[in-house]
Amino acid sequence: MTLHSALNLADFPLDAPGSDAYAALVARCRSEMEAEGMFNLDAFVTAAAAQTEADRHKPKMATESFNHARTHNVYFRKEVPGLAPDHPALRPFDTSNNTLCSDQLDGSLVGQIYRWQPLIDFLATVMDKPALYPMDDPLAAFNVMQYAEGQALNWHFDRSEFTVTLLLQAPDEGGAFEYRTGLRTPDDPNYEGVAQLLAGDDPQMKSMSVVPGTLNVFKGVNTPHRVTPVVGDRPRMIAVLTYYERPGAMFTREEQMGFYGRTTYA
Ligand SMILES: O=C(O)CCC(=O)C(=O)O
Ligand SMILES: [Fe+2]
Repeated sequence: MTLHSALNLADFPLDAPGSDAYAALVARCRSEMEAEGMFNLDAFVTAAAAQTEADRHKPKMATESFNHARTHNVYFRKEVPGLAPDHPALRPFDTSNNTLCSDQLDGSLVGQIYRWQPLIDFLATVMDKPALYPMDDPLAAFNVMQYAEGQALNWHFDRSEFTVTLLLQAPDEGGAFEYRTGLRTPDDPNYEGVAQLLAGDDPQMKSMSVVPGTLNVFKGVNTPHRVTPVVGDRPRMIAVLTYYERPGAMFTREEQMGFYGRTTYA
């Protein structure tokens, strides 16, 4: 399948910068980003192409993926300076999912989309950045993650300012994306607010489920989020695409080990 036949460019004309439709789409995405810290391009990848891509990754997912299973806090850090180890903002949670890394996804549709310059340019425009760049990290740049029955990604803040996901296969039940917009700022870590959310006591928490093929762009660095446990035999499969404002971005050795169980450092 070619890239163009997999994408709904009629509704989302990323290949036509300069058109009125492109300008309208940028305006819509900017205002949603402003209000919610995220926007969706619903079924940007056609349902058929999303399912084909999900199916294509199933054999490797079954045999070669890394089971990312650990107990962690919302910061994915052992300790946070200034916080007592038993502070409720450091409450531990369990995560388990299975991940295929960029170097296991050669020739995939996900990889083609990741490097598609019109998408990168569109994201930079919406986010008001001079430019965005793919990562150089052979593991972290783009991933396909699978959540089978009972698996979940627990509360966390992201490493990168924003994350792009592409749902390839939706579960029958569960696997909802829950988030609390703007819980902290660069100046205020709001540990009490974090503790309140983690205690299940934040009325501003929201839940979102999307149709397969949806491209979601999400500012996760100050918005904690999680994926609830999947229910049923049909795993949730999702691609995660990571870009930075500077070329050459890499996870550290420790981050690679923590998320992927191996490292590309010497
Ligand atoms: O699976 C998802 O929808 C979210 C993934 C995510 O939050 C992450 O990779 O940091
Ligand atoms: Fe995340």
